[in-house]
Amino acid sequence: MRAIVLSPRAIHAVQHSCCSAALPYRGTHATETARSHRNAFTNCTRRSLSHAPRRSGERSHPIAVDPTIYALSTASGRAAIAVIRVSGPACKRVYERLCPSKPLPEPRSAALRKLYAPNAPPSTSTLLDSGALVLYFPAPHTVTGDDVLELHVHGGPAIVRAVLAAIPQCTEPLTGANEAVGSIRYAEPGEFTRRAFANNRMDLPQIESLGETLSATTEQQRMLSVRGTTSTLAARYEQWRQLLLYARGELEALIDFSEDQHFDESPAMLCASVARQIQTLSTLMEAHVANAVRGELLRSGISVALLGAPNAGKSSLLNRIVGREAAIVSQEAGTTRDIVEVGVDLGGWLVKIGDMAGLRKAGLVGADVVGAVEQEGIKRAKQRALQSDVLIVVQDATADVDTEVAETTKQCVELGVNVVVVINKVDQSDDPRLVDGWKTRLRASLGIPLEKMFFVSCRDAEELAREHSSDPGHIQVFLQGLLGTFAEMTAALVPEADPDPSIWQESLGATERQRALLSECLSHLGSFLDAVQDPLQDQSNPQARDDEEPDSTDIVVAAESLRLAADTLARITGRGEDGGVEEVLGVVFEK
Ligand SMILES: Nc1nc2c(ncn2[C@@H]2O[C@H](COP(=O)(O)OP(=O)(O)OP(=O)(O)O)[C@@H](O)[C@H]2O)c(=O)[nH]1
Repeated sequence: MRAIVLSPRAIHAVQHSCCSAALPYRGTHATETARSHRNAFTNCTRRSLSHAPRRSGERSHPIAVDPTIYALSTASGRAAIAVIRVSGPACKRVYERLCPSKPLPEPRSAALRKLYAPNAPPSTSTLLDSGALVLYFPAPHTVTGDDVLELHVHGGPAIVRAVLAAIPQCTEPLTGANEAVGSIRYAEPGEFTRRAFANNRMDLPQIESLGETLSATTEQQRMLSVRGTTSTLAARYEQWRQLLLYARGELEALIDFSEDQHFDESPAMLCASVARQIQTLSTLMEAHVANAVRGELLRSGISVALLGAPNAGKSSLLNRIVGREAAIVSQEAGTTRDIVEVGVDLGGWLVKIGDMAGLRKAGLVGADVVGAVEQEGIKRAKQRALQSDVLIVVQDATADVDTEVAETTKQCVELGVNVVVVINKVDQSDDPRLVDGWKTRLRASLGIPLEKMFFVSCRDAEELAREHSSDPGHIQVFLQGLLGTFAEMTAALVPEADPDPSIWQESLGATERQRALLSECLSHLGSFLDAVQDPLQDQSNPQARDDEEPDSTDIVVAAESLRLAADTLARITGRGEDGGVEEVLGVVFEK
């Protein structure tokens, strides 16, 4: 990652640009024109601020008005233990009312307590739970940033219900304390996390990863989400945003002070140097976006399509891959008509495999007629193949390559689909030249590399043993090859400009929302580069560089593009001055 170098001039300009209305209009007509361009442009594009900026450590609500919230944090239903979490200023009071005879446990130390109904003297008849583990976490270093009380009660539904019903009755103090602790109510979905965000305990990218942690079902999704919750993604976005602010500061300085002060560089040289920084940043951001797309494959699953002629063994291969009879296998050609979709966890990757109709030409095929239903199935099969992430072409080792199959495979290769070829039914041939023959043919006709060709038999080992044949199928070799393809597709790309693989692993965790905003940011950077293109070209021509000044309107447009780009990054973290915080929170928390 390039270090951000901030020139004193840029700091000065950024500071002043934040309160540019207060700047006296000094200087010549040219700079005044540039300033007025900037103000007019900025005013018409800047969105109105409906929310005061939230700064680090600043709370969204004063403590006194925050209600205390509570919720069952473990799943409902019968269990050995249930955890009830309380967060807010009334935590101590809740403890005092439920455990009236014992002191509050030491912060972060578990203590065994009996819990009693709050509005009756402690007795066996008012006992809610005979042995709960109680933990108290004082603010601010807690999961929400507020005081937190955790009650690990016995997990019987009646006990959980009774304790949950008792908590909101704990508002009155047991002793003569008169400090206001506000109301106590059941938490809304995601409210603990919202408070963590409001209290700067979590950033938005971490919250998004938390959502993914809770919904992860495969090993790869788990690794992705865990990386996200501990990652420095938000820090990286903020670093990029600062770089944009400083770059903008350089241009603002040009607008505000160029004719009043002496600069070491000419305006053209300055624009060119800022443009180079932005170009480097764009390259890094593009790699980040590409990795986000790869990460999406881990999250939503890799779409795999099985393509081949009728009877090639597609359904048989699907059943061998998923380890059960997911699709009907029959000697009758054209058994599979519609797409059979099967979701499966393959070696940690979520995979959606589509078994499809065998491709063959419409009309009479030998004794068979390709009817309307089969034709529709073939059409869908082709579409599904073209939309897939991985295409597995299944070819009967004893048959010729079907022209329809070859044609669709070529189209997929052109579209960048990852193609793997499986030569099936190798048990049916004892020709020693079979493998080499197919390798030569496939490389010549479809350009498939050797490592993407596999020779298998879908007949299971038991079946072959009954017929006194050995298992020549190497299904496991094929499966390992398939997993290798998945690994290649989902590995993080590391741009040359920043060859630190550990950082780029994390960019796989960028969510779809972050990816969309980064793409928007990149388009603003593109506008910036367009606007300063002329000064940039002047840089290669020293004569022009010295003589020609960049157009003031272009500089204003360029500076405004940088502002929009920086604001877009702020929307990713939800911490920006004009970040549309509530809008962003709505998108994130609706999940
Ligand atoms: N000997 C042998 N027979 C196989 C092998 N794989 C599949 N078969 C047989 O080939 C026939 C067709 O298999 P399927 O899996 O239904 O083929 P398909 O490509 O799905 O066929 P359609 O649904 O018609 O497109 C069945 O009789 C299978 O038992 C294999 O590796 N060796």
